[in-house]
Amino acid sequence: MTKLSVNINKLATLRNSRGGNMPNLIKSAKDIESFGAQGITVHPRPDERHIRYKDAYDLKDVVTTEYNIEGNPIPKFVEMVLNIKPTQVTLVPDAEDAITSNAGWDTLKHKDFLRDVIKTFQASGIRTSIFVDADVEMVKGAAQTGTDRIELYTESFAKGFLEGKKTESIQSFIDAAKMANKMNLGINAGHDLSLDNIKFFKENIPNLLEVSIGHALICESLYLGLENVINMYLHRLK
Ligand SMILES: CC(=O)[C@@H](O)[C@H](O)COP(=O)(O)O
Ligand SMILES: NCC(=O)COP(=O)(O)O
Repeated sequence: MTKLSVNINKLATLRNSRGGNMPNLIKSAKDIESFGAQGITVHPRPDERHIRYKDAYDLKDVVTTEYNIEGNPIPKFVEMVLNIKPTQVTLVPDAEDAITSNAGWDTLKHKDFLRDVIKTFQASGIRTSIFVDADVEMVKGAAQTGTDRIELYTESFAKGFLEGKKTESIQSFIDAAKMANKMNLGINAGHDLSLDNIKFFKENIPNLLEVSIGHALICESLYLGLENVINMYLHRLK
């Protein structure tokens, strides 16, 4: 079974657009879990344009499933994650001004840095995952950092799928996943996954442990409702 972790960044974007507390993130996270999602993901960015650091702290005592915090391990982020002690931290090499995540780690170039930061999180009992492109060499590099898992950056797959090139666009993900399995790395995936492409992705990736989905899931919920959409994902992830 593949777990569904719902990324609630977009709900925070909506809330922040008016400055009040609607939608209420705490209630939303509880509802999302009660609808069957197996995790909550947040990705606080340095400018706090959606999830704020305070949100990440407030959610600590609310999330009863798996709590996944994503971000670039700058000192402020590392300190926050160590204080919160979520189930998992996902390290993403995003620039301060990035609109959204747009690349995986170069795990060879940043091996020593990643190894150190991963050791720090693991020493606090936090599972680690690092965001990587679907590239066998990057997966091999990830294994050398000591991380528990990788998160495959799925934007290129989602784009190919949309353009009708699903077989071509999944191949590098299958190769990367096989290498991860060989190296005993757990496999997560995320970015631009949707109700349309998730079944094909899941069926082709051996031992896919978790997907984190935000943007499409919230957009789909505008038409179909959050509870329905979560259940539609769970059905496709069986
Ligand atoms: C790590 C990743 O893949 C991203 O999709 C991210 O978590 C979403 O971040 P934004 O909501 O800021 O686009
Ligand atoms: N790690 C990916 C994530 O949390 C959600 O990405 P997206 O579905 O908002 O593209």
